[in-house]
Amino acid sequence: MTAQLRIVVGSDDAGFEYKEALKRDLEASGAVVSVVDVGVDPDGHTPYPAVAVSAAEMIARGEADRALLVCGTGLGVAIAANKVTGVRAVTAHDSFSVERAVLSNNAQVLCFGQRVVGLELARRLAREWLEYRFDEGSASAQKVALITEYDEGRETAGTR
Ligand SMILES: O=C[C@H](O)[C@H](O)COP(=O)(O)O
Repeated sequence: MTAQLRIVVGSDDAGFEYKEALKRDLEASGAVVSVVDVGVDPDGHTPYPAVAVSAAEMIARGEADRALLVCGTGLGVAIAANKVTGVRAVTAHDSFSVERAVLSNNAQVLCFGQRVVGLELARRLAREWLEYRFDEGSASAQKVALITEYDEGRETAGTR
């Protein structure tokens, strides 16, 4: 059986409604063992970088396997999450990109834009995303390792 995933969800106020809907789906999914919500709450106005970094740091600390983040476009949360060493975040609004985000890039973070994609498509993409697992023995793994090497080099050089 495929291991169940620990998921962290987050959004700014522009992504709140989708985050709530996707969280409900994740909580009901047999592919998910736990869902942590790093905000925002209904009255929350935390800017997207803070939410995205909180979620990404959970991934980096090994406290979650994946994150699903929502802002207006899905762009800002991805940019912010990618600043956390070891985290690979993508914005993807189509099925093929969601697949390749995991199978090619071993991205732990998927980002959606509430102002860009329809809710039902976002829900479907999130369901599909849960089914993919990166193959560490694949040819893609050697390419992803180059990203990790770059990250580790920056850490060693103290330039992050
Ligand atoms: O990428 C940023 C997001 O879309 C955010 O939700 C909205 O940001 P803005 O208010 O700066 O446009």
